[in-house]
Amino acid sequence: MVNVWYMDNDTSDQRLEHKRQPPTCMELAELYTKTGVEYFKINADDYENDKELMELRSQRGYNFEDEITCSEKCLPDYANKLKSFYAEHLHTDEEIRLVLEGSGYFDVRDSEENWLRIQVVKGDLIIIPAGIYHRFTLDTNNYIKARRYFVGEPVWTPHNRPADDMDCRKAYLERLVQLSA
Ligand SMILES: CSCCC(=O)/C(O)=C/O
Ligand SMILES: [Fe+2]
Repeated sequence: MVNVWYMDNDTSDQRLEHKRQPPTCMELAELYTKTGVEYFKINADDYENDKELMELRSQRGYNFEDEITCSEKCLPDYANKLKSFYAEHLHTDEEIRLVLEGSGYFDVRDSEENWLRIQVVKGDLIIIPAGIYHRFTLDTNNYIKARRYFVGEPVWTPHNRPADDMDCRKAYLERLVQLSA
């Protein structure tokens, strides 16, 4: 099961857990109503035949997919890429990632500007909504391999905060009001 917790304010190494003391964890149902982030468990060893993934792909129209490996060896321009992943940003489209190997953290803002840290490991499929401020970091294992899904021609562009005037941001905030009602 995926683990989610509120982060502390410590600015040391981003790859550490950064749990508050005492830890404040969150259930997936609450993560959804508070942020719109969705989570699915997939059989990463046979993802092409995973029923849940097949359904997601057809229901949501994911017609593009590729793979990204984040490690010093495999990711071109590694240091700069990791820096840009960890800068607070949003996208005009959902960010859909299925972890095949390794692990990492997706951090998302809740409506009160707190950081929620979502630990992802093999078999975790996470959908980060368009318009939510978020960031990604490797953990101390320094390795993750993930599949990326997209509807249509992929747009990976991160829009760094502040991006409050963007339509996708406004739409996200409106959706959040409905989700938490
Ligand atoms: C594990 S995928 C790497 C992170 C990424 O693709 C992204 O867009 C972060 O916001
Ligand atoms: Fe992103």
